[in-house]
Amino acid sequence: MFFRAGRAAVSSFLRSVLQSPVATMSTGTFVVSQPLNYRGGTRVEPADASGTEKAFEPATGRVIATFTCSGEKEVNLAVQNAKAAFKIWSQKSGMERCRILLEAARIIRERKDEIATVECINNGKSIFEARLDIDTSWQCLEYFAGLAASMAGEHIQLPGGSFGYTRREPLGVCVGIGAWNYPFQITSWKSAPALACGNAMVFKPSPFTPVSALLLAEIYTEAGVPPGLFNVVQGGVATGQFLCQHHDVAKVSFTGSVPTGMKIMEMASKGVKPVTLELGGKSPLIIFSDCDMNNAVKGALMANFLTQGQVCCNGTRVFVQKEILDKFTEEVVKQTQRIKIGDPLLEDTRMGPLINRPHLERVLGFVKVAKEQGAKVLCGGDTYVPEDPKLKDGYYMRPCVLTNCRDDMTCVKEEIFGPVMSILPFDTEAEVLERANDTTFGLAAGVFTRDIQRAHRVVAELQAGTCFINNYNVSPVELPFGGYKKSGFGRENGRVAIEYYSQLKTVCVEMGDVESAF
Ligand SMILES: NC(=O)c1ccc[n+]([C@@H]2O[C@H](COP(=O)([O-])OP(=O)(O)OC[C@H]3O[C@@H](n4cnc5c(N)ncnc54)[C@H](O)[C@@H]3O)[C@@H](O)[C@H]2O)c1
Ligand SMILES: CCCCC=O
Repeated sequence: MFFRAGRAAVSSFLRSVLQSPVATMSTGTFVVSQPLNYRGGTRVEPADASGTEKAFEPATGRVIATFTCSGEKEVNLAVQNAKAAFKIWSQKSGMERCRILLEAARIIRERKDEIATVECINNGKSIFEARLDIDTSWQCLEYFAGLAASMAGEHIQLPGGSFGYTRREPLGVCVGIGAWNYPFQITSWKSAPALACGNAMVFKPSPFTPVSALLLAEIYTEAGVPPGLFNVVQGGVATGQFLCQHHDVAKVSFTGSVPTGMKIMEMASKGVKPVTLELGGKSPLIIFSDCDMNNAVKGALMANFLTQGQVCCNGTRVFVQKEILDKFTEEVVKQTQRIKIGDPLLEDTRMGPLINRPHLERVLGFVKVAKEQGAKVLCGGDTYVPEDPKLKDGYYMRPCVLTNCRDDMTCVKEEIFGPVMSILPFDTEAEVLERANDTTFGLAAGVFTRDIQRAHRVVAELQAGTCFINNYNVSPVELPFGGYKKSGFGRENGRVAIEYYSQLKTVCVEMGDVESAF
């Protein structure tokens, strides 16, 4: 397999999801004709419908797939398939599950370029970034494969020779509902711990990015999971509701916006189902004057412009200590203007198109309101039309840096989910901490300083589930990821994720006679 500027070799594996067996893939050519639901270990057309959707290639504005959204009957079939597979999978030892997950991780690694190419075409993120997403995906499978093998309960000695023990047991059929910004990664981050713990899963991707979850489903089957263990249903709100309300579903793991997360929790509460909510954010990044300036500038770009700024944990409120405000701002603007925008499949592109036209308009609308409220646009914030004619209908904008910002402005308070950085000056540590925490979100936060005591003191005070010191938006799978406050609860990745996909059974064993109170 090879990968060169804008073209990827296509294996027989990937040909199966393409309309015709083409030799190479490039922007403007990809079309999916195969069914996008996956049930019982194979791709299927849904048994019933709750409407149809179109998926686009953001780089060109072309339709790449038209698909049927699953109705109640199809959702039920997927859950029943998962239930049947659960019976087999949950009886396997941790080592047996480990081996299969490791094999799936190996296949992802082997097919990294193909999967990254599909992700890049359907989502619009640069191929450079898409490959990193695929790396974190197979790493996640490897990590949880290891934990599957070592999962165990406890033995507790009790008086008189009696004892107790705990068993860590799976929950049953788990539902995963994903957002569109990290389609393959989100599918992996949810399914890997779920399967490692012995659960089955029905996954619903965002209707904007339906394609890559299918690739993971096929990989799991190839690696040897029982048919029906991992299923994909496509659709939007209605399909998601059927899943959350299904009485045979034991848990819902959701990634998406705060308003949808609230609805998911409400639906799950009716069945007293546990939920993991990975929601939005408006995270602070605090740059102290004693920082390493080069790293702080790089960190601010990492915190704002990955995946066209469509990242939940982005540090979009960039607080800069006044002494270095001018120098920092000048350098950030210079480097932002250098970001190469264009065809996401080209090797040197670092910013592709936004996910779709309405979202692009929404992000541009935030910039307009920011200007009306007194912010100054130092660069970008407008649409961008690449020279290549095939990209003229894509959803591109230039990354934007705003200054003259105040904490009460819309651009500083609301999640924009686009490439828009707001710079906010500050004087003291106490002041910046109060301002940084003055938000209903609590997903992430970052601090740049050379003073290590201050760094730890500041992160201890920050009301955020994931904090970065002297870096931003790195997410090793060994570390738990998740939010405080309205950014959600539960954690993905890290050992702790096991607790969100399993339940603890206590067994109390009497070795003597029953001492009855009656
Ligand atoms: N914390 C995280 O890990 C994380 C990661 C990625 C994205 N996000 C957040 O996701 C948001 C962007 O993603 P989005 O626009 O896809 O979010 P969204 O809330 O609109 O949709 C997310 C998913 O929920 C489904 N859905 C929508 N309404 C539903 C309902 N009533 N019942 C069941 N399912 C429903 C959608 O079809 C989609 O699959 C941003 O707020 C971003 O911060 C969070
Ligand atoms: C660090 C990746 C989490 C994805 C959020 O949008």
